[in-house]
Amino acid sequence: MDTLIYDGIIVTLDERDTWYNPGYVFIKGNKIREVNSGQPPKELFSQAKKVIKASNKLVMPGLINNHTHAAMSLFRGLADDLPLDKWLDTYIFPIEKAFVNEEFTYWGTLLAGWEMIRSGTTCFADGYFCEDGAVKACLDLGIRAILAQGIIDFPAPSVLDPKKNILHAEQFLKKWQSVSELIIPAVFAHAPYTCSDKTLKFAKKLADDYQTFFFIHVAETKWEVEEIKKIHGFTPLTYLYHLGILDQKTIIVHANWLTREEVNIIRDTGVKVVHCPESNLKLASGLSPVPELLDKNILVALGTDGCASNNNLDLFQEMNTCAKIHKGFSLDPTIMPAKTVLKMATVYPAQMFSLNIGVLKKGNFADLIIINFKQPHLFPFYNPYSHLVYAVHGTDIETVIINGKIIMEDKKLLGINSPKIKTNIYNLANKIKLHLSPNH
Ligand SMILES: CSC[C@H]1O[C@@H](n2cnc3c(O)ncnc32)[C@H](O)[C@@H]1O
Ligand SMILES: [Zn+2]
Repeated sequence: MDTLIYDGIIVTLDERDTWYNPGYVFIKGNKIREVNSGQPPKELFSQAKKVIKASNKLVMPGLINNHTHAAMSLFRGLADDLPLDKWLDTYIFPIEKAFVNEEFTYWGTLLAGWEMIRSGTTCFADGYFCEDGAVKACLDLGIRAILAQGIIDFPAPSVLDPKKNILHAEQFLKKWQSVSELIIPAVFAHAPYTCSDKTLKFAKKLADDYQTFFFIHVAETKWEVEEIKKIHGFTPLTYLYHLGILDQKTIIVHANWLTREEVNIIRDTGVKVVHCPESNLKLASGLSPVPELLDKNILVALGTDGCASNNNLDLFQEMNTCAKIHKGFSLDPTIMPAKTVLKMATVYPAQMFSLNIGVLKKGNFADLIIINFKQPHLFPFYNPYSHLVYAVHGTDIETVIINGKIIMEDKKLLGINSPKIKTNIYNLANKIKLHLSPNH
């Protein structure tokens, strides 16, 4: 469907950071055909099947959530106020063992996708078990996603024999590699402390064989650094470097505890980094040296992490936290300006995944969002970047378009059966509640 959006504040995030007020966007099929200032020429009104008047609204590229475990939305609020090791070992791994299967991942990802779309996310990168369920949920929602099958060296949901984890991931890649232009299947090795060197090398080779992305949680906590040093004689990132698995298609998540040499390794190997400030704050894991990474031209993108450690998937909130935490930590208010943080959720991830999204320009896929700016907390309006990072809430998003298709209009998700999703989520949550001890 061809769509014309006009009379809005248009934030393009192009190379020159152009924004128009007023301006218009014309979408033809699944791509952006024209972005310009002023009012559109008359013929665009007659060409468009759908016309959206965006007065007092801001139009921008959809946000990209670069790290989550979508299905963990079903574990939201189940284990709070704990350090990572206790959180994983005492609560998360056991509950995953008891409950995660393809059906769980399907409903959990539907719930997460619903939350993400409502708060302006049009693409996300996921790592979890039984990812077939995640693919099916994303196809049902119409959301763009990089979906990575999890690999870990102990019995995991649907892969009870860890010797079969690589084979299982390969079946996943084979099944989904060219099924939809919205889905990129990928590989997620859990961490250096849960995967052997052999598993890590095989997992990376598998990703390479299928020319896809290899994700891994790295250097998240001080404990991990000490543990890997004790076992392998290197700090985590250096250890991965010696395994030969760091390159441009490797995406490291967290990267909180890095030495100066490791920052140089990241730069020299072309590795990309995902920063998850809210999860890192909540688990008290540490803080990635993002300003230093960006100074070295390393691509850094923003992620929420899963709902059991965040506990939401609102990237507007994540941007706000990201901009402030680095200022507070460095005692420098000029660090991490709003525009840079916004690019960590749009332009940089698009580059990271070589996707033609993240910028409103001719030829890019039409993934965009419309935000209602006629609200007390957004008056007055001087600077779009300031509002988008420091004032907008995820709940302000009105309309979401992905791949040229209207997915949400006036805050209503089209094409999903929300009562059916709610019933299934309640049923699963009730089973989880029964499983937890009474004094949990
Ligand atoms: C193969 S990835 C899925 C696996 O990762 C677990 N997980 C979720 N968040 C974190 C985190 O911040 N650090 C380490 N592991 C994490 C999740 O529960 C799954 O078991
Ligand atoms: Zn994670």
